[in-house]
Amino acid sequence: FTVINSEPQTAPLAAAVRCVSSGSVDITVPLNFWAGKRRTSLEKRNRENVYEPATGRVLCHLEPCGAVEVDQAVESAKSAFSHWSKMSGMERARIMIETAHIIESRREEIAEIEVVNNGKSITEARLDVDSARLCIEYYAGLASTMAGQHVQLPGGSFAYTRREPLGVCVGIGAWNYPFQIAAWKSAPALACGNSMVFKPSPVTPATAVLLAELYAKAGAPEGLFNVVQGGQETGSLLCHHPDVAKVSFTGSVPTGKKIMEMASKGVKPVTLELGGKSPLLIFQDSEVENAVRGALMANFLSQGQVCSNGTRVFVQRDILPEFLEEVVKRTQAIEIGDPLLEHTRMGALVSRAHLEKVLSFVDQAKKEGATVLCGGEPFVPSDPKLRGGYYMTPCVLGDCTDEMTCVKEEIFGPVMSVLSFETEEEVLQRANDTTMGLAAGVFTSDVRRAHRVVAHLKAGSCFINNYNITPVEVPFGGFKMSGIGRENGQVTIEYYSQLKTVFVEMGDVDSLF
Ligand SMILES: NC(=O)c1ccc[n+]([C@@H]2O[C@H](COP(=O)([O-])OP(=O)(O)OC[C@H]3O[C@@H](n4cnc5c(N)ncnc54)[C@H](O)[C@@H]3O)[C@@H](O)[C@H]2O)c1
Ligand SMILES: C[N+](C)(C)CCCC=O
Repeated sequence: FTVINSEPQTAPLAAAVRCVSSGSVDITVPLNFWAGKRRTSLEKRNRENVYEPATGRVLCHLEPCGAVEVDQAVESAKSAFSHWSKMSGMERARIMIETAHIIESRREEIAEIEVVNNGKSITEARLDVDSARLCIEYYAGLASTMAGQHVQLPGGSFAYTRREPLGVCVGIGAWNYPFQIAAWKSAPALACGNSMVFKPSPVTPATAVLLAELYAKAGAPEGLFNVVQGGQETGSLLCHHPDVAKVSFTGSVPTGKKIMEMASKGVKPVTLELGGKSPLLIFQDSEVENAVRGALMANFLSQGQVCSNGTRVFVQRDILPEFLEEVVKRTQAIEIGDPLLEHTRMGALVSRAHLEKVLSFVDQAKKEGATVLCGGEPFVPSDPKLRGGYYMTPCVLGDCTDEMTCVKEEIFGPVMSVLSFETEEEVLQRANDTTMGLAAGVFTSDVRRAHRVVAHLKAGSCFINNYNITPVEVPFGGFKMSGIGRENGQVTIEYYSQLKTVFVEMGDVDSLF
C-alpha cells in the first residue's frame, strides 16, 4: 500500500515475515479517499496527532475534512451509485469477491497497520481482517439473491415488488475494530447496490483507507467506497447532507442518540450499533473449565474494548470459589506487551486518556467495596521502546454488587466484575436490569435451562456455552439502548434496501367518476 515509512527490522525475520515493528512506523500518506484516489484535506487548521498505542509515539496527523471535502466525497459516491446500482447482483459480486481475494493476500499488512494504530495483538488483528473478508464474501453471495415478489390480482392484473438500493449510505465507525467495522458496513451496502462514504474514528484513521484502495483495485467504479477523516463535525456534516440516504453508526449510546436526531431531520433510516453492559450467567451445572474460558473471551478480547463484552459475570454461589480461583489464575497468565509479537495476548489500550478512564473505574470499584482479585494496575513493559505505551494488567473484581458503578456502567477496558447468585429467577431479573441489551451468555449443561434462560434474556445476541463469537452469517445488534437494526446475516439486506411495489392493470380502469 506504500502507506508507511518503516525502519527495517534488524532481527532475522521468522517464518511469518514481519514488515513492521512497534515504534518504527510513520504514516505520511493522505488518509482520505474519494473519486478513486487518496486525498489530503484542505483544512489544515484542526490538525490532530494520532498516536501509536503500543509506544505512545505520534503515528500520523489527522486533518479533519470540512464541508468542501464532504461534498466532494458524497458527489463521488453519487456518481458511482448511478453506475453500480444498475449492475446485476452477479456483476457486483464479482468485484466484491475479487476484493476479498486481495484482502486475503494482504492479510498480514492490513493486520499490522491495524495493530500499530489500535494497539490490539496481531493475533486478534488477523482474525478481524478475516472477519472483514468473510463479510465481503458472504454479501457477495447474497448480491444476486436480491429479488421481489409477484402477486396475482383480480382479472389477470398483478403487482410485483422490486428490492432497490437506497443511494449514498454513510458509515461512521468506532476505534475498537476499525477495519472490520468498515467492512461490516460496506459489504451489505455495496451488495445491495448502494455506494458509501465512510468516516473512521479520528483515533484510528489508518486502515479504512486500505479497504477503499482494495475495492478500487478489485474494479469497483470510482467513488463506490470513499473515506473522509474527521471527528464529530465531519460526522455531523455527513449525517445532515441532503444527498445521503442512510446512516449506519457504530459507537457510544450518547453519540448514537445524536446521530438519530440528525438523521431524523432528513427522515433518513439509521442503523445503530451501540454500547453494552452484557451479563454472563454461569450455573453450577456448567463445565467450569469452559465457563472460565468463556468468561475470559467475554472480557479480555481487544483489551476489553468490545461492545458485546459480558462484563457482568454472575456465578452461582456453589461454584464461585472454584470459578474465581481458575479465572484469576488464567487472567494473571495473560501475556501483556508488544502487540506485534506472536506470543502477546493483550496489547495496549487505545489512548492515554482511555487508559486513565479505565483505571479510574477500578479505583471507584475499590471505593465502593469491590475486591481487586488481580490486575487493574498500569503496566510498563520491560522493552524501553514500549514504555510510553498505554498498558494495564487485566483485572478481575470480586464481591461486586448490582448497584456498583463497575457493574452499571460500560467500562470498555479489561475489567471483569464477578457477582454471585442463588436462583435462576433471581439472576434473570438482575441480568435484565439494565438499559442496554447488546449481548448475553449462559453456561449450563442443562439444555432445557439454557433455552429457557435465553428466551428470557433481553439482548440481541445470546450465547449458550460460548461467548463473543460473531460468524458473519448471523445477525448482530442490540435490544433497548444498545441499538437499532442489525449487521451481518441475511436480514441486513433489508437495512440497506427498500421495497418498491409496482401495480400492473391488465384490464380497463374501473373509474368511480
Ligand atoms: N454495537 C457495536 O457493534 C459496537 C461496536 C464497537 C463499539 N461500540 C461502542 O462504541 C463505543 C466506543 O467507541 P467510540 O469511543 O469511538 O464511540 P463514539 O461514540 O465516541 O464515536 C464513534 C464515532 O462517532 C463519531 N462521532 C462523534 N460525535 C459525532 C457527532 N456528533 N456526529 C457524527 N459523528 C460523531 C466519532 O468521530 C467516531 O467516528 C462504546 O460505547 C462501544 O460499546 C459498539
Ligand atoms: C468480533 N467481536 C469480538 C465479537 C466484536 C464484535 C464487534 C464489537 O465491538
